[in-house]
Amino acid sequence: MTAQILDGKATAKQIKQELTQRVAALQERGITPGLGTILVGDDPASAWYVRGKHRDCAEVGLESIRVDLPEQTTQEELLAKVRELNEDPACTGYIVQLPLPKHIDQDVILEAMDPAKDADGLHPMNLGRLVANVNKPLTSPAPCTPAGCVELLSRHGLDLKGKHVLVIGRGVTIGRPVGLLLTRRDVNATVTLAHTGTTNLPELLAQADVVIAAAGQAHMVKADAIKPGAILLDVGVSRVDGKVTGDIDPDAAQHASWISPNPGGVGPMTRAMLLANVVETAERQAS
Ligand SMILES: Nc1nc2c(c(=O)[nH]1)N[C@@H](CN(C=O)c1ccc(C(=O)N[C@@H](CCC(=O)O)C(=O)O)cc1)CN2
Repeated sequence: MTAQILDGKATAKQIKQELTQRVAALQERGITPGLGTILVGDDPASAWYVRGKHRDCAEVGLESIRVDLPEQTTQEELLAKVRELNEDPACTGYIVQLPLPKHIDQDVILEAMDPAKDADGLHPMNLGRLVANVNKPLTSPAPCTPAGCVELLSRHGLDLKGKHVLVIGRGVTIGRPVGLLLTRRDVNATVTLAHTGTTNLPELLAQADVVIAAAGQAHMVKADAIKPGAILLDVGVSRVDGKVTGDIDPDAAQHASWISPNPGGVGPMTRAMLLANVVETAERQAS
């Protein structure tokens, strides 16, 4: 068996084409949505992601506002920028690029954002809405990587109803919220959330219909560990000899039915879902 590819690059391209039309429709009504980014420090990967977000905005017709701050920025200085974007009418939504330098408390920053402008869906109010709302369509932004996983699967015609999904990793940007999205009634999957304290990972991997690996441990999911025919989403990122390396050993493709490559899978979907969150916010405000 060789797995079919969950092509994040092609799917993101299609989503961006759809968003371009929705942005044009907003512009016809005199509304030009704008995404803001705040980057603190000079981590090369973060800088690359932020540049990509601004390129994506230009591609679909969104305005963008870029705030780059030095590594030694204090928490108070960062909070002042957050408040500025909260008040800026040109900014429909914005993100604070993560991770932040160690001397800044990420939770304090995320909580200071206006939840109505939280383009990443990481404000506690928006995460809370995700917890509370199981049945109705979501009217608040969902975190981009988890939303990208769900969209990538559904746009490849994969129905997770009744499937056992094993999520590996309990981070607040991916592991925890992806479980909330997958257990909403419109997806109806059964989710197990594994983490570093899990003692029976081999047993769980052998049972799972779908594996979402978001641990950030290079090639930790081996070919012989998975259930034959499983669907594999490779989300974790490590850099091995300077190369982006996922959590899933590429040999696992021989035993899986579908696999998302890394790079080229969930990463491009994360970018597309950020744009979608901004467009949806603008559409909600306009209605
Ligand atoms: N505020 C946020 N910070 C971070 C998030 C996030 O969603 N919001 N996620 C990641 C970084 N990230 C976006 O910010 C991101 C990561 C990866 C990709 C991507 O397209 N990756 C490429 C490969 C890139 C490479 O070669 O280095 C791929 O998978 O094909 C996009 C966005 C952490 N921080």
